[in-house]
Amino acid sequence: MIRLAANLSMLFTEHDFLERFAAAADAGFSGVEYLFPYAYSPDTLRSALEASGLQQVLFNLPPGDWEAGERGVASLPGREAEFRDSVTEALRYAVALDCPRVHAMAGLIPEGADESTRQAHHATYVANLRFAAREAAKLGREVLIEPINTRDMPRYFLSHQDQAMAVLQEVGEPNLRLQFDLYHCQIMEGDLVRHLECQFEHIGHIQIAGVPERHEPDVGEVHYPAVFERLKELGYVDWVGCEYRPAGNTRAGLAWGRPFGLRPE
Ligand SMILES: O=C(O)C(=O)CO
Repeated sequence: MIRLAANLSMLFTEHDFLERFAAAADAGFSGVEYLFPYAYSPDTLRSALEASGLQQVLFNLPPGDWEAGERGVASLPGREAEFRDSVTEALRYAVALDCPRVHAMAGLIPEGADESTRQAHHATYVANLRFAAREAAKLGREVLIEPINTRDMPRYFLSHQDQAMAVLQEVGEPNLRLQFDLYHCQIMEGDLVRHLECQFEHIGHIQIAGVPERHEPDVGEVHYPAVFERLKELGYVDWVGCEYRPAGNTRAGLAWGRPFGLRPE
């Protein structure tokens, strides 16, 4: 069955981070994801997971200098050593938190990049992802890549589904899989159900949000009941990450998730 994970980087932000685990469990979520665990020790996070009875389902590799605007280093020529270190650190946390998969953010392409620059980013990306997947495979983990819309993240290197599928094929490692964020796909391409059908065997994780405001899934232009129905027909039995900014009261905004076990007040 489809299980919902609360994205603690966006949900329950009225609480300090470590209190969000209990809030998510109280609301009926059975897993959590968030951007980065690195501000806390693995032991601290494992205690929060155990106390709340939640599973850790995803987090990101260290992204470079996030505050300075960097959004990952996986495709950045010259940052290969940093990327390899980020893989080691992320896998250390993944093992400690029993987290099955980690997301390698691609990074930004320079303003006005020419074709040779794009090719250099692509070659770096493929080589880095192959390394990451092989290291992760030694520990029974998956590495994910996610096309991200360029309205929210201008110049993000991976922005379309066909680009992601070409990278997955070129890297050729079975544990390198797709993080399919329906919010991003709707903004960039639409045609959600057909993309789900065509790419289904490569999907390692799904994320949802309303479009265009990135609020609750039932706020906006995407009719998620139809998407979930198709996912069930396709046999999707993994996690769906709820990566959205609540429009109002977090708990009241959970009514959409009642069919999946969420407990709105
Ligand atoms: O920005 C997003 O949608 C992400 O999932 C980053 O990991």
